[in-house]
Amino acid sequence: MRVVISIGGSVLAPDLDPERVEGHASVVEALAREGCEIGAVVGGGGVARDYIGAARDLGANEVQLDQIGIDVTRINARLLIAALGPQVDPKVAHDYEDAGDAIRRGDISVMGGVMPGQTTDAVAAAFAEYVDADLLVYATSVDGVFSADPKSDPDATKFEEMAAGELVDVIADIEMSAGSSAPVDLLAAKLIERAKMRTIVLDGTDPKRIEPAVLRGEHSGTDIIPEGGDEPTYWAQ
Ligand SMILES: Nc1ncnc2c1ncn2[C@@H]1O[C@H](COP(=O)(O)OP(=O)(O)OP(=O)(O)O)[C@@H](O)[C@H]1O
Ligand SMILES: O=c1ccn([C@@H]2O[C@H](COP(=O)(O)O)[C@@H](O)[C@H]2O)c(=O)[nH]1
Repeated sequence: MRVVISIGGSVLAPDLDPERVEGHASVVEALAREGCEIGAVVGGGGVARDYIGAARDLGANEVQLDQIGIDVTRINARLLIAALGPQVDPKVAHDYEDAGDAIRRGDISVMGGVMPGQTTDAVAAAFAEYVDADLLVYATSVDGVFSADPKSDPDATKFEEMAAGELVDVIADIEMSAGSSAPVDLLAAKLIERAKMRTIVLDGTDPKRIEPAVLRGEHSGTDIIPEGGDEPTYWAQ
């Protein structure tokens, strides 16, 4: 089974805690031991937002702000690489071909951002499509996709499952400026829809939640059901 895991920066590195990063690396390694081929994409989190906020006050434009965000995602990717064992490609992959080559060699490949105008959510979706992944997992700071932002709307309800087209509709109005927050960004949602990619959005603050989701489909987040895609198959069955 080939799986791409998107690890939000707010989940991997809300602060610089080596034990937390080690926890995420352990889950990735455990999945690799189960025989999964893994691509990981790491976000920028609060540190990226702090830099973006400061540079915005200094007058940087949105593309310059995105470039700052990309730099932070790549630093976070280096943190994850530092915690992974010898099976990881030590380079942060800057494009899908390099990342795909590493996976085909049997390495775990880690990416951060690649280009302005999107977030690492879109990187993960494109990476998953490029390597024909069986599953794409978003380990984010919220336990799934809600009808509205649960941080600002107490009446927001969680989708246990939804079609990729519904995901596009729910997040269409979320702003796309550098450093914005969304469980999955709009471009990622469109790529998931196009690729008919089986996708899970879950709370990754405890990385142990990722392993049962990948191996057995057990999680409390949101399943994005591909329209016209294959039935899900689980590695452990
Ligand atoms: N409809 C929605 N459903 C769920 N979460 C939403 C929704 N709309 C906005 N959000 C916000 O999206 C946030 C999740 O994305 P966020 O970008 O903060 O974290 P991440 O995925 O860990 O990535 P990173 O921190 O690297 O940007 C949540 O904190 C939540 O407040
Ligand atoms: O391909 C990419 C990835 C990221 N960015 C910019 O970085 C920040 C932080 O990334 P997150 O995935 O949200 O953690 C993002 O808001 C963008 O501003 C990018 O431009 N391109």
